[in-house]
Amino acid sequence: MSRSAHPAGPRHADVLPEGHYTAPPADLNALDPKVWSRTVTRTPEGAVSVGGIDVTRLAEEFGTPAYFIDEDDFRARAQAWRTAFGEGADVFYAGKAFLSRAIVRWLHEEGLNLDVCSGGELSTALSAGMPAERIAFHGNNKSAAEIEKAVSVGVGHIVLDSFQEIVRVAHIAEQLGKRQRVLIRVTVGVEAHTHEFIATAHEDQKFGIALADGQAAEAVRRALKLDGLELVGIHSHIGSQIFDMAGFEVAARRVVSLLAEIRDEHGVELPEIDLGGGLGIAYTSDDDPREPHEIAKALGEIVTRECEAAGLRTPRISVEPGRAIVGPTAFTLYEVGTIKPLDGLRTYVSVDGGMSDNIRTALYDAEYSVSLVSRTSDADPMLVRVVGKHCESGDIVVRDAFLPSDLAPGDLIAVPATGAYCRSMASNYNHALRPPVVAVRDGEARVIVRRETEEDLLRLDVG
Ligand SMILES: Cc1ncc(COP(=O)(O)O)c(C=O)c1O
Ligand SMILES: N[C@@H](CCCC[NH3+])C(=O)O
Repeated sequence: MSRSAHPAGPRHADVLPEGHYTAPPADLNALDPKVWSRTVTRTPEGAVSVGGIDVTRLAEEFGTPAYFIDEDDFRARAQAWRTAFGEGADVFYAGKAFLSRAIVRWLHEEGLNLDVCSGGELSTALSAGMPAERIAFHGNNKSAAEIEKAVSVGVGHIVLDSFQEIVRVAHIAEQLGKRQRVLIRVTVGVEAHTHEFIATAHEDQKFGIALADGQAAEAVRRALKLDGLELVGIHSHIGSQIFDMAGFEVAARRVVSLLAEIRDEHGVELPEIDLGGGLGIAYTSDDDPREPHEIAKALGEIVTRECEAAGLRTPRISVEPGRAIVGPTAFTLYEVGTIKPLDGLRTYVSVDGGMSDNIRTALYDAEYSVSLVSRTSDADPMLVRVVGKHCESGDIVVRDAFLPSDLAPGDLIAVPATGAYCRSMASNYNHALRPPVVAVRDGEARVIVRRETEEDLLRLDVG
């Protein structure tokens, strides 16, 4: 997994340990716009600011650790996806990446739809005013109660994930006197180039119904016979944090050929295809993500071409980006607590959070970058591992990075690109209190998810 290892600054001059690092950046004070949200900048005094507010002020007011989300950046990214796909397509933000009522309102205002995958996400969406018909409900094992709620509130789509679910949703819809619009999720047999745990289109996994050996065609046959279902399309999601468009192109091609098979067998042209989410973002300066307009163009062209070749009307395309919208818009702010230099090896920098607010490094060996944000420094770079305060040696936030060698307890450091799958996967391990999410815009900061308190934890523990 290691990228290139280069000699670092004078403190680690000769041999560097195994790791993921590249050379230290030429200027440790610089903020790479690839990994920081749009309104992040350094103030003349040297601290970093977001939405016009200095992080030292944010830390005083909201404490650390905390996630700060750049509202303008979120809205701009959502809008870029919307505009790139245009009126003939739908963009469903994947709520699993991070969902709160403010996020739902922003999405609604920017004209996006929403993908939810649990009753909890559905309640959040509805309670913040997302119209039910703009919601798609996912999941490989939706409970009867979840299906009942989704059907009765009138969600736009339920994405069927298994043979059992075809029958379950049809039965519940019939009992409620409804006909539910559904898609069938298929696995197209693509190996997405991402971490094994976040690849979802190869066949040996829990999601979806395989295209191979005719299973998806059989699922379509069954769904078309049931009165409670209105089958409107096919869904495919190949994985997450993907940079290479080739996997999406193969998926699109295979989904369109299923549409052609369906037309030939049943005389029905399904009007929709959903190609899922999964577009990668820059976690470090080495990552080069695609822009929404490139993705829209590539997917639109391939679907149109394949449909023309098969003599099909081009279906309405949906996509479900989560990480690509919210990921780059937030950073986590930490205070440095202890510093442990290991001569010739690396320096461990312990912060006041850890794997409870960012499990991705431990879970996927994810890479992040980190910067000193409460001041600038001209000190030499030192190789660091940023770790949390949990009772676990795998409690690593940033595996390998460079920070200035005059770093001291009390300094604030920030990890960018933590908007996706950090707060949403946060835990209470060691009875940690999950950090707040603070939205910052035009010189104003406002808590959109408050910090947990010890009282919250005690309230759950009913003795
Ligand atoms: C069905 C589905 N849609 C959309 C997404 C969102 O993925 P990402 O956040 O990588 O765009 C996921 C998660 O991988 C998913 O499972
Ligand atoms: N949670 C994962 C991605 C899985 C997305 C949901 N299918 C991550 O942090 O990268």
